[in-house]
Amino acid sequence: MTEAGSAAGPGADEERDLLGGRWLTGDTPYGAMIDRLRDFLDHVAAAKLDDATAQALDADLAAWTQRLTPMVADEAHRMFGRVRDAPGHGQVFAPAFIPDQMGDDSLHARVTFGAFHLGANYAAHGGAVALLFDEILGLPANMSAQRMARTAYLHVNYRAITPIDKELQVSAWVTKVEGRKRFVRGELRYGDLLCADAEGLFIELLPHQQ
Ligand SMILES: CCCCCCCCCCCCCCCC(=O)SCCNC(=O)CCNC(=O)[C@H](O)C(C)(C)COP(=O)(O)OP(=O)(O)OC[C@H]1O[C@@H](n2cnc3c(N)ncnc32)[C@H](O)[C@@H]1OP(=O)(O)O
Repeated sequence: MTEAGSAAGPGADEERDLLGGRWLTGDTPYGAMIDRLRDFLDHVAAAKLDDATAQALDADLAAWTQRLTPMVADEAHRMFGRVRDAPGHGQVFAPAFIPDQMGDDSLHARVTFGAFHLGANYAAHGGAVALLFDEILGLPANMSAQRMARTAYLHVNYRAITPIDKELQVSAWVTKVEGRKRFVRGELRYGDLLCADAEGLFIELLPHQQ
C-alpha cells in the first residue's frame, strides 16, 4: 500500500484537502484502527506493566513497525489526520473531539482526555490542552478560507484543572477577520467550570507558502 486511498478504496469519497493530501471517509478500516490505537495508548498509559508484558508488547510493536516500514508514503498520500468525519479526523496526538455543531465560523464539540493525555493528579497535560485548542480553533479559521490558514500564535489561559476521563465541552468561534488574518477564540468547559480559554491568530497562506 503506497497510496492513502488504497485501504479504503479510492473513488468518489476522495478529494483534495486543505493540507494538500486526501480526505478519506470516517467509516473505514483505517478510522476504526485509529480509534483502537487511541484506546490502546490510553491503556498503555494507565497500566502498570510487569517485565514479561513489557517485553511481549515490545516484540509485537517491533513486528508491526517492520510491517509498516515498506508502506511509508509521501505526505500527500498519508492517512494519519486525514480521515474526514472520524473523531479527531484520524490522528491521535490530540484527543478526539466529537463535533455537535459546525458552522462556517464556529464549532462546538465534546471531548474526553484519557490517561494518555494525563499530566498529573488526574489533570490533562497543559500541552495536550494547547494541542486540542490548535485543532479546534484551526477548524473555524480554515472553514471558509480559500487557502489553508496556519497558526501564527496561540495563547492559552489555564483557568482550572482540566479533568481526564470526563466529557468536556469545547467551542471555538472566529471573532474577527482582517485580510488574511483570522482571530479565533476558544473555551474548554467541564459543565459550568471554565477549564481553559484560548485566543489564536491564523493567517491564510499566500500561494507561494502552500
Ligand atoms: C471533523 C473533522 C473535520 C476535519 C477538517 C480539517 C480541516 C483542516 C483544518 C486543520 C486545522 C489544524 C490547524 C493547525 C494549524 C497549525 O498548527 S499550523 C502549524 C503551526 N504554525 C506554523 O507553522 C506557522 C509558521 N509561521 C508561518 O508560516 C508564517 O509566519 C505565517 C503564519 C504564514 C505568516 O507569515 P507571512 O505570510 O509572511 O505573514 P506576514 O506578512 O509576516 O504577516 C501578515 C500579518 O500577520 C501579522 N502577524 C504575523 N505573525 C504574527 C504573530 N505571530 N503575531 C501577531 N501578528 C502576526 C503581521 O503583523 C501582519 O499583519 P498586518 O501588517 O497585515 O496587519
